[in-house]
Amino acid sequence: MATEESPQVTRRATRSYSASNTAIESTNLPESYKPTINDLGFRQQPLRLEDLLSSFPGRRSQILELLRLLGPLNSPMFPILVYGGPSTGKTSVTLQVFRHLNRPFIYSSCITCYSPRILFESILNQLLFHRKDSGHSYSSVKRCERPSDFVNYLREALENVLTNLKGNSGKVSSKMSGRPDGTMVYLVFDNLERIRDWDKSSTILPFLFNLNDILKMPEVGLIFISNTSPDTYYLNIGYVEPIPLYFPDYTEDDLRHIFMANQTNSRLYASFLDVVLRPFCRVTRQVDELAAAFSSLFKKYSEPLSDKEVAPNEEMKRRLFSHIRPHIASALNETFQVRSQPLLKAETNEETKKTNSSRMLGIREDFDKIDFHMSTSAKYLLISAFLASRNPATLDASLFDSTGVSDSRKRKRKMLFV
Ligand SMILES: Nc1ncnc2c1ncn2[C@@H]1O[C@H](COP(=O)(O)OP(=O)(O)OP(=O)(O)O)[C@@H](O)[C@H]1O
Repeated sequence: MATEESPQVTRRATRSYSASNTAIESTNLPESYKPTINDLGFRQQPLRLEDLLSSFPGRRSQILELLRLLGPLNSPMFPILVYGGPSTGKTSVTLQVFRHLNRPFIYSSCITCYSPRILFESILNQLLFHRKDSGHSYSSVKRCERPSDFVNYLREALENVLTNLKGNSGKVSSKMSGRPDGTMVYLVFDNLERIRDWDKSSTILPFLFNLNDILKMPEVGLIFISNTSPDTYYLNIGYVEPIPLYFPDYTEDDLRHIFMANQTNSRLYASFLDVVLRPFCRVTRQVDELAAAFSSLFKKYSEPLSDKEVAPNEEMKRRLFSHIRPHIASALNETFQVRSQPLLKAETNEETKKTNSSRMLGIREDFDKIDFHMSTSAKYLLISAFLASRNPATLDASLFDSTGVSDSRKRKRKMLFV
């Protein structure tokens, strides 16, 4: 991308929070930093609703629905399951919604928290304002492995936080003081699907889905984020299902808006997208993969231009297209990855029908059927090998032998390989 700043909320920005599981554990803070209740907020200027909506093209209805499900300030909520394919903006949207609302939340990713103990301790550290630092020999505030211990510690920690929040409410405007608003606290669990990889006892998922019932604390909101559909979780019913919120794959038009955001030379970038977006969309619709591919391709595309601010005319567009053409195929090949995780099953019937009919129209259908990765060149090689194996040796000889005929010796040898 031209500015390399679009999509606006970069993966680094969304994950700076998650990389260390929590702002409190962030390595950017000085050793002496003592976390407070303010660290349960987003720690950045709250976003206005218009800015939030314009930061995420193609996600308007999901943002509004998430806001509706979270409800007005201080209102209890049902647990929510935000789900959809990879890179559909689930994490960024959820975190930025909290930034907009300026409400207290903690965030734990089940990628970086890859065992029950690490997950539980990460949550407790955040709620108890504890930093893992050299002063504490990088230990957690509590050692906690069993769900039953976790529930006891969690309840205690939440009660402390809630008392703290209630003490704050009604004081000077929270916007001025940097304090989060309200007397609810939200727990966000990201990459829920990863729990199956590390929880061999299969107890943690049911436990988390039950947490709302176990805690019975209306001031606590639970948000689960997953890139697999609800169907993949609810086999052992025994808990109230969270309210699902689906993030569908982006359309080509959404992706155009996402990539056009913040471009310094929008006319030039639009002409670049005209050339690359369609073929790439057939291979992937993941924003991060496309961003990586487009970043270097756009540099190539604009290479021949001495003035990068120029608005290209038709002649220039043609010249730039022929310059970039050889690079597109190899970039496509590099980008090509088939989604290996199970296809999202919980699309509504209507959605399924819609997707199916749109897939009938595109090459994407072919990619969706393959469940392992194979580069395009390897596919051509396989097809060639298959065709070659169907040809009789005599036909090969008549096509490829310079004399146009094959002697019987050659034929005999070739027959051995057929
Ligand atoms: N609508 C959008 N507008 C701008 N940027 C977006 C949009 N959707 C996704 N992105 C960007 O794509 C990247 C991946 O987004 P994010 O991590 O939120 O997706 P995700 O659905 O949580 O992915 P995963 O399931 O892999 O965790 C981030 O850099 C994010 O800012």
